[in-house]
Amino acid sequence: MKDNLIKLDDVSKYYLAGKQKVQILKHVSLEIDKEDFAVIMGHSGSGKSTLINILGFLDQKYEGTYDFAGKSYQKQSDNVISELRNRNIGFIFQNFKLMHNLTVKENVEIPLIYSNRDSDQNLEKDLNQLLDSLGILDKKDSYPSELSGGQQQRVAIARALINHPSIIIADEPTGALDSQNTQEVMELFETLNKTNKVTIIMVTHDDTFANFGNRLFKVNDGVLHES
Ligand SMILES: Nc1ncnc2c1ncn2[C@@H]1O[C@H](COP(=O)(O)OP(=O)(O)OP(=O)(O)O)[C@@H](O)[C@H]1O
Repeated sequence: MKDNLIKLDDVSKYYLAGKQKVQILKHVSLEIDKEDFAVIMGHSGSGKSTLINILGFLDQKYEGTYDFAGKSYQKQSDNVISELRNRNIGFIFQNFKLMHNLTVKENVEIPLIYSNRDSDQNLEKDLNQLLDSLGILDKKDSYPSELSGGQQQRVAIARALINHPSIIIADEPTGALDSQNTQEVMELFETLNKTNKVTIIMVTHDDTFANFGNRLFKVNDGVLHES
């Protein structure tokens, strides 16, 4: 039986351009099940980031309903939403979004603020294992500016995985990478999805990955279609 994780029903999103209300997402309905690997494609400005910001609880201002694991969080406080987001969702962005004044280790530890693992004896071991599996253990005390793009993205991936999220939301994760690193990141996503049963939602412009997942969505001028 399919296990539903995400259910958007008739979601619309507006932005104000001056005094004018512009509709960015138009009546989007979408269901994503646990263990799905969903690829979202669409032209620049079509509304992909707007959509994943809603899916990732980064944006709560929309019309329509969003149920996560069978529950609506639309009326919950910011604290509850932050905790839900930090426990369940790992974000990966095209430009990595690392903190440049923090070391690799410190960057990866950022999401732990919400996880009450400060006194966890296994934390250091977990962190080392994660960095080792991503091939960046020797960079633990380096700063992002001392790393290549591929290594920086691996730090961002480690940061996304440290809390063992049920979902990875990745916005153009390979957009700034060369072909070798792109290949490696995609293989890692495949393993996370197939072996670790992590749900993946990935926005990409790269046609090569259109059929990489089991679900393919296209956003066209704010309208979502499944292909
Ligand atoms: N904060 C904002 N205020 C007003 N308009 C916005 C805001 N954020 C996005 N938009 C507009 O919403 C539309 C969709 O933007 P969005 O970033 O979701 O597109 P996208 O499909 O992710 O594009 P890209 O592939 O270039 O990242 C664009 O026309 C954009 O200008």
